[in-house]
Amino acid sequence: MSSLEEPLGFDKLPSMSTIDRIQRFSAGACRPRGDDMGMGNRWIDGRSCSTSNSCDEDHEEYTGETFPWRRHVRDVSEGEAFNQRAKSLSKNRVKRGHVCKSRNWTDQQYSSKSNDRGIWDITNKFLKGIPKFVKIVEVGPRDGLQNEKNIVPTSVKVELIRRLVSSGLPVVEATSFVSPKWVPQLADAKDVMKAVCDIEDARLPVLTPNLKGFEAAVAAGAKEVAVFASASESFSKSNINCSIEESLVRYRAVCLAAKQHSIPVRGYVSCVVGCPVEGAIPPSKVAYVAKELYDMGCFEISLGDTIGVGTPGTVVPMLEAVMAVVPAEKLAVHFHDTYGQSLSNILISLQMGISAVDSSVAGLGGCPYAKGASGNVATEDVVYMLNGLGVKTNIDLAKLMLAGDFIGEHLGRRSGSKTAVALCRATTDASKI
Ligand SMILES: CC(C)(COP(=O)([O-])OP(=O)([O-])OC[C@H]1O[C@@H](n2cnc3c(N)ncnc32)[C@H](O)[C@@H]1OP(=O)([O-])[O-])[C@@H](O)C(=O)NCCC(=O)NCCSC(=O)C[C@@](C)(O)CC(=O)[O-]
Repeated sequence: MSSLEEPLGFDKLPSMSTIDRIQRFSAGACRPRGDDMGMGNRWIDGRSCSTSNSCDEDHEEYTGETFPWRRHVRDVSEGEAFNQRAKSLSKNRVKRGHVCKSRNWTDQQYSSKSNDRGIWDITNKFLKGIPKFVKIVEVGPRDGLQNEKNIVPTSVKVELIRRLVSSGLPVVEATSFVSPKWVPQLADAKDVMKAVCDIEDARLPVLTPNLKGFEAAVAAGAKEVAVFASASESFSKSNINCSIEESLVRYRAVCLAAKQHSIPVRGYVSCVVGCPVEGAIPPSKVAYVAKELYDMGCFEISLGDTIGVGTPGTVVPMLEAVMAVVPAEKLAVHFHDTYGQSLSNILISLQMGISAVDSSVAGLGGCPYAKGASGNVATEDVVYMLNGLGVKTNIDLAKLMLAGDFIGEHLGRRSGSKTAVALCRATTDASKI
């Protein structure tokens, strides 16, 4: 790929298979169990799923997450997350005699929960592989704010994290313990972490590129970290100033130290579809790096389309290659929305058995070392889609939107979430009626 304008297609990647092969990756074939949804606890209980996608079918609903170093069960009530704004809008309309029957939000919620048997059968045919619960990993305070021109004050970052946690997000990536010369936007990592490390209701991982970062993160109170490798040699050099192999050596050292502290480590692979310098990245390279991270002890591997060039046509073969070496329930997807492909990429990933999705409130984000890449898919848009699919997230969309409003006001920018903009407009329109 010579430029971002040229989408990557099937013909550009080696040894691809067809989309109809996704059938064999149905979520039902290897769905994480309720007590192991968030992380594998691989060091603690030695549980490991085979790579053959042969786990037992499990229809239990997700109710909580266990942690390796302390048991922590989130008890979130059913509380339909569609949103309170929609409810109040609906109430307003009823009061004023303007009920629109075909768009009764509170009753139908644009979801797949229709009573019509025929429609349900058809829906089931296309959506049956999709997991019942999806864990959303919010990366806005880190991936989002690392790319802002103006440095956001520490107090605003802390308030944003608190608001995101209160919306029900189970994981909020808080900051990065990287070199302040490389990423000045997150130079206050220590202060941010110290201010939020008392938060109990969510996990707050931080990025650590080496042992120095890991030690600083632990000293500041971090209880979970993430390392970030790349499937592109060029991107590895521009992002972390070392080759892929050198980065893996560093990350092994981080994993070893983390194991001694019983600190879970998440692993990222960047440029899983394309690289701004090298163009198309072969799925085998992504699979290699993902497996290395998994083997060194990362409980989950997040696959990042750093520059947002992926489409289902390239995401499917990439996932297929990775899933041949790392179990689906240990994988997450991380899409940037440069070409507006994120939701379709997420949907196809869910159909292939992935149940963890990274996203960023208000679509904040980008990577300072990937010019031209836009923000992550907006968390609000992911939650809206999942609500529509009847997939649980335990996230309150209204509260999430308020967190998005909060950071948007601070940045002086309209939200990058289509859902937030549309629901906000609908509420404004209703108030004029
Ligand atoms: C990896 C390094 C540190 C190597 O940076 P380097 O310059 O090669 O490091 P070095 O070992 O030569 O040390 C140079 C200086 O940095 C210091 N240093 C060394 N390590 C640290 C540290 N941890 N924290 C604070 N300071 C550190 C070190 O102490 C020394 O200080 P000096 O003696 O000159 O005063 C640098 O390249 C770096 O910080 N890179 C970070 C890049 C980054 O954060 N990129 C964005 C995140 S990745 C991403 O967004 C992709 C992802 C994850 O979202 C997935 C996706 O979207 O696909």
